Amino acid sequence: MKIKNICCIGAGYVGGPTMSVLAIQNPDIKITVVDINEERIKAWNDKDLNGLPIYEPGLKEIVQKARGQNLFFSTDVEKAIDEAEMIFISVNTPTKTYGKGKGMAADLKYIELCARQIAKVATTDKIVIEKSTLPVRTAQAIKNILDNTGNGIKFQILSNPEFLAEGTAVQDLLNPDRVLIGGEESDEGKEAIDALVDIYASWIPRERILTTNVWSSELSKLVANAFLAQRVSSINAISELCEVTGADVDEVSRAIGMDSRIGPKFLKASVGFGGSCFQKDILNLVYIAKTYGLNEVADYWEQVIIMNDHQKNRFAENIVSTLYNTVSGKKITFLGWAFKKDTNDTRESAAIYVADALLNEQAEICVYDPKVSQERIYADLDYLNTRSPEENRRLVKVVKDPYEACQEAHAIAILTEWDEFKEYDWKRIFDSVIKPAFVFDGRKILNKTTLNKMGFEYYAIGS
Ligand SMILES: NC(=O)c1ccc[n+]([C@@H]2O[C@H](COP(=O)([O-])OP(=O)(O)OC[C@H]3O[C@@H](n4cnc5c(N)ncnc54)[C@H](O)[C@@H]3O)[C@@H](O)[C@H]2O)c1
Ligand SMILES: O=c1ccn([C@@H]2O[C@H](COP(=O)(O)OP(=O)(O)O[C@H]3O[C@H](CO)[C@@H](O)[C@H](O)[C@H]3O)[C@@H](O)[C@H]2O)c(=O)[nH]1
Repeated sequence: MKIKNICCIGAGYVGGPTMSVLAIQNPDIKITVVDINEERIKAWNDKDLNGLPIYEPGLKEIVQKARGQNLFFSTDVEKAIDEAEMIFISVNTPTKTYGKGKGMAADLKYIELCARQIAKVATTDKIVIEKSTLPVRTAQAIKNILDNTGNGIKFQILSNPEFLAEGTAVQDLLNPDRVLIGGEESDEGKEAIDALVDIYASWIPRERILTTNVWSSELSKLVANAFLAQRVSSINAISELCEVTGADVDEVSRAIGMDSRIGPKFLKASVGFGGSCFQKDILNLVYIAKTYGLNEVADYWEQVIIMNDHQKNRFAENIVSTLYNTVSGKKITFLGWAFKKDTNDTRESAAIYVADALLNEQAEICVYDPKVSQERIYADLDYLNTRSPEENRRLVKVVKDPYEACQEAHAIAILTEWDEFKEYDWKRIFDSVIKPAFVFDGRKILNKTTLNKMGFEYYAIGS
């Protein structure tokens, strides 16, 4: 089966970049990315491309090449569904904030809405693809909705989870470790799998395209994120031990990472992992295990989150205790707000929680981040509901110049590992801050010896 027309529902961090790369690699396929968020679609259609809704290195160039050729962004969801032979569902699946499973389970209301809309609109057979991260066995629910329309249309459901990481999305999409496709074991299922394999095979070697049953594919996505986050929590647990014993966590990471069975990646100690996926997906895994009565399995994975919360808290506590047990009325400068470098995404960023803890101690925070807007920072703090929006705006200032941000600061905290932070004129910063000059490096990116020589009191996670 040769696919000519694809629709992707959800023009977010996954839908946008994924479909852009799919489009440049498959110029013969028309791809329409749709969203109910008009502002987002308008931004994807921004003429000079500087207003694209997400920042990813290399994305602008790809959108420029494909948009208007075979890649389109639109709010006309129904038309795009009707025209497509293949529909990717790439909508958000956040943690539930209400009812059964509140704070743990994935909220599938957007997924169900998509399924119902496809069922309502479709007039021809479709392959429906789960691109969003979903609890294992969600395909069954989607199938039930689609198969009960009574209009005789046939649907095949595939699971094709996305493994891109933000900040490297384009590279990850162009050169993925693997692509995972789960489908039904029937003839129709195999035909649908083959159709999707063909699309990826236009740029990815076949041996990296893995096909499994639907449940393995759905579960593997949650498990991959759980394993990755577990490594970060493991090294973060060790970072605390390093701080009290005189060991250095980077040296420990290097020493263990050279064991080929352990491997060197994802062993960088930090102020805690953030991002929209790790916490949400582990909580989801924990919830699923609990649902099946597997309490030991649930407890085991929950510890990854507990450790991560501890890491954020202790970073904030260390700032307070080092600044003579009070930060009340003191200016603390945050370098970085994004959850990692090279992205403007701040979802679940450690910076939000560290800021909240310091604001509870009446600190005054000044933030500089090269890609995150002032509105985003205030929205993140307001969302916590810890204090009034007016109070957040009174206590937190956002500036566009790092040197201005650091001026007259009682302490500087590094929350994101942006490369530019390493290049700053730290002597100039030293001269402009209140003494003693404290730096709390939550990413361990600066050189302790150099900073000490300048006169800074430098504290880094894990040393
Ligand atoms: N962000 C990542 O790096 C990443 C990586 C891999 C997988 N995932 C998973 O992919 C999914 C999407 O994540 P995201 O970060 O792109 O989310 P996002 O919030 O950036 O984008 C989702 C988009 O879907 C739209 N939407 C919701 N319901 C809709 C509907 N009924 N019709 C049309 N549009 C609708 C929203 O308006 C939003 O723009 C999630 O399940 C996530 O776990 C995310
Ligand atoms: O050694 C490390 C590696 C990462 N992190 C932190 O962990 C978080 C997540 O980083 P990363 O995984 O690189 O970014 P994400 O965009 O969240 O990507 C993860 O989540 C995506 C969404 O499911 C998956 O697709 C990706 O494969 C998976 O890496 C960030 O706060 C990082 O700073 C560390 O602290 N130390």
